[in-house]
Amino acid sequence: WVRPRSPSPPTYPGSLPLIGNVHQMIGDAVHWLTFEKKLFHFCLKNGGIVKLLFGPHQAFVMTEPDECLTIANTCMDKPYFYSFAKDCYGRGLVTANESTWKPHRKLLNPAFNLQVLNTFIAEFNVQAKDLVSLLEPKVGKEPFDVQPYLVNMSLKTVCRTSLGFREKDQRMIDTDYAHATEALFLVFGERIPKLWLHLPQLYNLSSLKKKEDNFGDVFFQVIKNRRSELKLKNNNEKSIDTKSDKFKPLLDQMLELAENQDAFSDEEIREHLDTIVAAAYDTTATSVTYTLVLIGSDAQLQERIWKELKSVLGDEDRDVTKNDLPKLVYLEAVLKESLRLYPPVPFVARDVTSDIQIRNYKIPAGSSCFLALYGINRHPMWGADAEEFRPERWLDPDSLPINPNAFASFSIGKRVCLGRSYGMMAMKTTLAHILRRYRVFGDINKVVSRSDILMKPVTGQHIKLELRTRV
Ligand code: HEM
Repeated sequence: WVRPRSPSPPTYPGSLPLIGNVHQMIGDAVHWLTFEKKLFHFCLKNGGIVKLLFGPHQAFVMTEPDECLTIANTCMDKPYFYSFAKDCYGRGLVTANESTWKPHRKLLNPAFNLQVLNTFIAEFNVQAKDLVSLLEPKVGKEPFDVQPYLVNMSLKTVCRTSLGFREKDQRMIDTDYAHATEALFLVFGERIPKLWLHLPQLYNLSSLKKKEDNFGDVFFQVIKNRRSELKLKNNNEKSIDTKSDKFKPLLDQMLELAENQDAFSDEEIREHLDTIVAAAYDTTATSVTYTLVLIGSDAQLQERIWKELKSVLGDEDRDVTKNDLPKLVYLEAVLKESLRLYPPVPFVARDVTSDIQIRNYKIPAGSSCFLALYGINRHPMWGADAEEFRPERWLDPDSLPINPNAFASFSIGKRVCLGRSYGMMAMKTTLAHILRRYRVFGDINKVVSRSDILMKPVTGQHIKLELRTRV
């Protein structure tokens, strides 16, 4: 029973004295996601704000889009546990405090405008075609786990567009970087519910810290090499063509800003690049994995995509162009619906630095807010079929919620994902190449998901491929 109009929102059931809800969160990554989903559904059913207790620390879980927007734009800083990732990502946009974030976001926004992104499409095509070739040996064979292929491809793509990496540099980044990032995310995810490990003194003695250090070594080696490479590049390329509309990786754009406007230090550039690479590759790989399994679960839907691909791209095996992408309307609807139900980032969190009034509730300074993107995406404003995968809803604006923040997979407010258009373009290009060449078979009902900060399928979520006969 939940008391209405309480001065404090209802507390998530099961809270114990001193430890609060912490005991409910401890477990592996599958358990952690199950807990999150239960929490978000409880929040949706109980008025849209629920209090969660991490020992004495109060966190307010929220699923009302407008209230989430208020918090997102009023409380710009992230809570202290984002600082667990600060050794690696420092003042990168995801972890930066408002004072750094604001000027840096302003400087980086133009690096993600449509004109720049259009110059990346050739690279999206190169990587997608490589992937299609790599998948060839799997055709007609037993089901296999497609996610490592997608992780590898997304990582290559974002390294190329961010760092300008060529083949020879790529080898190290493929394996070491991806493993180190994944391991670090697992460490952060495991540390969050273990309250005692929030104390640096105890954390430094823990086995988790040893794990972080092991993978951290790989990570820092990659960073070290890259920093010297970066310095070399800086020395060699004193005059950069600022007017060129040719492919120009993000690193070059940041070097320009550093040189012309004294905008970033080397260390800041390193932190931004690491943040962007980490923010980009696993999210897009995960979304394409879910989308392929969803498409593989519905033969009719897959045929509709195939027909659209044929009518937009024709029968020849050509690249996807910037003009094709907006025409792939149904593919985009499928991708968005997949992102709605399976958002790779299920929630974002904010630090509350002064008291805020939400309805009749006081959200006190010193607490945190968890904006439940997963919950917002399944809000009743999506209709009675909010829990169903129905891409058609995206084709009819009247069947979509009026509230523009009801689709929250890329977060909401001023700190919305910087790479959302990049991600959509890259994912659509990848899916177009795969689905043009192969028929995919999967079963979304068999997918078990986990949360290691990102929500993703546990390994071994398999798809099967069949070669399409060209018409
Ligand atoms: C399916 C793909 C993606 C999803 C679902 C996604 C989702 C998100 C979300 C939810 C946030 C907010 C994180 C937070 O506040 O804690 C975020 C932030 C961010 N994302 Fe993405 N992202 C995706 C792809 C990308 C790509 C491809 C890039 C870059 C190429 C990127 C770069 C960033 C950056 C830099 C931020 C920090 C923004 C800021 O605070 O100013 N993301 N993303």
